[in-house]
Amino acid sequence: MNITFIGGGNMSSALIGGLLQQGYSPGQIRVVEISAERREKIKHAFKVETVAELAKGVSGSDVILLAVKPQQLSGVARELASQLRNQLVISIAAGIRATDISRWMSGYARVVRAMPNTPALIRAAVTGLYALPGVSMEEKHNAEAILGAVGSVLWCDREELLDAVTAVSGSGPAYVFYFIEAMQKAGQELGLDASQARRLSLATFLGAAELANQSGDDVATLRARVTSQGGTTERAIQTLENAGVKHAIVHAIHGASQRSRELGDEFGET
Ligand SMILES: NC(=O)C1=CN([C@@H]2O[C@H](COP(=O)(O)OP(=O)(O)OC[C@H]3O[C@@H](n4cnc5c(N)ncnc54)[C@H](O)[C@@H]3O)[C@@H](O)[C@H]2O)C=CC1
Ligand SMILES: O=C(O)[C@@H]1CCC=N1
Repeated sequence: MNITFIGGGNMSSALIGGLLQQGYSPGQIRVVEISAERREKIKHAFKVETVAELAKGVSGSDVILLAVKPQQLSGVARELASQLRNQLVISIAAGIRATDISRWMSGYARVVRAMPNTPALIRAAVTGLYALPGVSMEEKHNAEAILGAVGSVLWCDREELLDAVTAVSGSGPAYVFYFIEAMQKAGQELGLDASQARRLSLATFLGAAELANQSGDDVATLRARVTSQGGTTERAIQTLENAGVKHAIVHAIHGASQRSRELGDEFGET
């Protein structure tokens, strides 16, 4: 399968890095990128072909992966319309609805909307997928194979759910990094050096996430087991509760989902 990425930014780099680690060859991947500086960076990092012109980039490719900003997508999709020869089109743009992308490409039906996340770089992404009704089973398998090469995938049967996926897991790594930043800061304030604070914070995140993943118990139960009555965890959790941190996190994720819908409204037509 030959894949052309349109847009060679952060997310394309994460996906290309993951695909190459998975065994794809650089010869199967091409990148259309308008910035000469980005083209050089991509070529240098991954040894894949990079081009400036869309038509040249998509010729001979089986899958076109749209990875430009939501604001840039309609222009790209309209330009792409005349270049389509049965390729599968996958968009990873936040918010932009597959129905709008199809409309911009003169009703082209082979469109999958995907929402991966940056752990794709180490093949630990999770990606939500939604396919327009015109996408065949085989094309769905191809979309799964590409996004599945960089982690796990989850199909959604309604497009609105992609806004929830975007808010929870698309943006999610940033929430986790934010929490880790806070843990590291506290650790250093308490006298650990930067490397000790980093190691303890990261190992705790990895260990707790893996425990939750492997355990048959829900996370509230696992949390209760850490929280001894009258102990240290109880004091910390009480402080978080008093400060409304859980409420703020829930509110923040609702906000991200709302923003995803707004992007669809602002830059789409439905
Ligand atoms: N960064 C993230 O964690 C995630 C991002 N996304 C989505 O992925 C898309 C890309 O995001 P990033 O990679 O973070 O953005 P980015 O800004 O790093 O990359 C976009 C790239 O597209 C290029 N570009 C713009 N117009 C172009 C055109 N007409 N033809 C070819 N290239 C063009 C830009 O020069 C830039 O290098 C966005 O739509 C975003 O919503 C999806 C999941 C996660
Ligand atoms: O912040 C954004 O809009 C993109 C989509 C999900 C992660 N980054």
